[in-house]
Amino acid sequence: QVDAVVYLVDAADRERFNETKQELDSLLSAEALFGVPFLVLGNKIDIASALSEHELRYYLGLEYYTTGKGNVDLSHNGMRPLEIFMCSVVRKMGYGDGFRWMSQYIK
Ligand SMILES: Nc1nc2c(ncn2[C@@H]2O[C@H](COP(=O)(O)OP(=O)(O)OP(=O)(O)O)[C@@H](O)[C@H]2O)c(=O)[nH]1
Repeated sequence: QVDAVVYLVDAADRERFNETKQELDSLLSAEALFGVPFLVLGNKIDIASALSEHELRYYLGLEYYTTGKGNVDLSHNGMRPLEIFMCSVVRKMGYGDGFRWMSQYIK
């Protein structure tokens, strides 16, 4: 049983966005993960050329699939919790908000 998926993307590696989009799409459509919350972390924002959150959302094709960062009750509309948070693992920033967001959807 999978409680949640954390998908870490290198937001500074522009050459591999197609690959990461394909991998993400295949996970999102996997039957075994139906309804499972997805936290997408856009890492390496300390690098100046890294994509912004807006750009990453666009490149990953998630514009209509992210569900909101606040305390959003999704229990009645059947949507899979999915959000993007930007972070820098080396600078120890950003991912905490993502994990806190995700924790509200883990039963
Ligand atoms: N600048 C920066 N570097 C990071 C960050 N997080 C991890 N790294 C560095 O990234 C390196 C890991 O390389 P990656 O290429 O991202 O790792 P990977 O996904 O295992 O390898 P690939 O599949 O080849 O991309 C290590 O040297 C880490 O120190 C970050 O937030 N900022």
